[in-house]
Amino acid sequence: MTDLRQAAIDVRENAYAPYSGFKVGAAIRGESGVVYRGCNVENVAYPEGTCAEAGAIAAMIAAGETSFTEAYVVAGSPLPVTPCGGCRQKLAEFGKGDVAVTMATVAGAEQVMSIADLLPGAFDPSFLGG
Ligand SMILES: O=c1ccn([C@H]2C[C@H](O)[C@@H](CO)O2)c(=O)[nH]1
Ligand SMILES: [Zn+2]
Repeated sequence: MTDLRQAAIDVRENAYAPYSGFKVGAAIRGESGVVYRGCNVENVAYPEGTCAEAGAIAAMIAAGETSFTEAYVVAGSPLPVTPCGGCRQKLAEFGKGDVAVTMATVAGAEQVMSIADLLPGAFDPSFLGG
């Protein structure tokens, strides 16, 4: 098992998902090589819940890094979990170049897509120029 998959599997155990029962773990490798982890954190006020990918990105930013080279997301679903729309935009903000996102099941199935494929036509800083 790769270190990234192991990190995602491990942090998924800490997911707080009493409402959906759907635990997700995410791990990203910062450009420095350090691996950052995140899990979903739900709330009784449902829209306040946060995704595993967002948690991993927040951990990276808190540690002082701003880009990652690889991402891995794992869930207990029968098919590999695909990031929600909001997370695709978050991943696009910090993914370095054409970063691969591996989506996986606990059982071991994997699907790999680039961030560009996950979010074609992403809103990016070039639009801010007016
Ligand atoms: O890529 C995904 C998809 C879903 N979830 C979470 C959000 C919610 O807590 C639960 C069910 O949607 O799974 C993630 O963390 N990442
Ligand atoms: Zn999400």
